[in-house]
Amino acid sequence: MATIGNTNLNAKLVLLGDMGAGKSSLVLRFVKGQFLEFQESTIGAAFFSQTVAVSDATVKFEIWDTAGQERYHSLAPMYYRGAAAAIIVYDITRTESLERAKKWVLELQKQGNPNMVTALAGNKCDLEEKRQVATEEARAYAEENGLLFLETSAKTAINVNDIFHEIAKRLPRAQPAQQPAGMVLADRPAEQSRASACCS
Ligand SMILES: Nc1nc2c(ncn2[C@@H]2O[C@H](COP(=O)(O)OP(=O)(O)OP(=O)(O)O)[C@@H](O)[C@H]2O)c(=O)[nH]1
Repeated sequence: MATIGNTNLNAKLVLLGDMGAGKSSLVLRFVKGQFLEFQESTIGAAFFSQTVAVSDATVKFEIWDTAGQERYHSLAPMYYRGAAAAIIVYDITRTESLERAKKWVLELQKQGNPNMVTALAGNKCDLEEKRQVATEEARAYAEENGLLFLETSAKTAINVNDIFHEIAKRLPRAQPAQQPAGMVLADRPAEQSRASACCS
């Protein structure tokens, strides 16, 4: 969930989508400004963090990049549970990947946090000559389902920072009175003592 301390928010964000759609590549572009032509398939999930500034807040995204292979499907709830935001990624050159994305949308609608800010990313938009999914078709689907929608390219960086920025702008701003910063500080000594106890 998004939490607030002054104007600093921490927001857990999960990436979901078919294998090969470009989830890891989008994160690598956003976090490190890099792109790999032969990005390895994710095993289990990978964690990253990146901070963005929007007009009224600084948002630290805690990003879970999940594995798209079907055999890892059962792990996904661990990553989307409690998430403030999700990016569901499909590959504009593969119609099946949009079908898979729609299944993720349904799963989040049934089992995810109801206040989650969800975005649909039509990735690989640099491959216009291989396009199978029309922009307007995906946009209409996104509008019907209340999703933020952008076509992205991890390769050329088109719309990659933008999708994270748009999400950051839409995250609910928690009331400081409901989430006093003192609560967070009070948790820390207990965590430290647990950590030292386990190592002694
Ligand atoms: N042309 C192009 N290729 C891309 C883009 N994004 C990713 N790729 C390529 O697509 C392949 C798959 O990308 P990944 O980022 O591993 O995809 P993934 O969704 O994380 O895949 P899993 O980990 O198997 O779920 C890689 O070879 C990438 O280089 C893009 O925007 N444009």
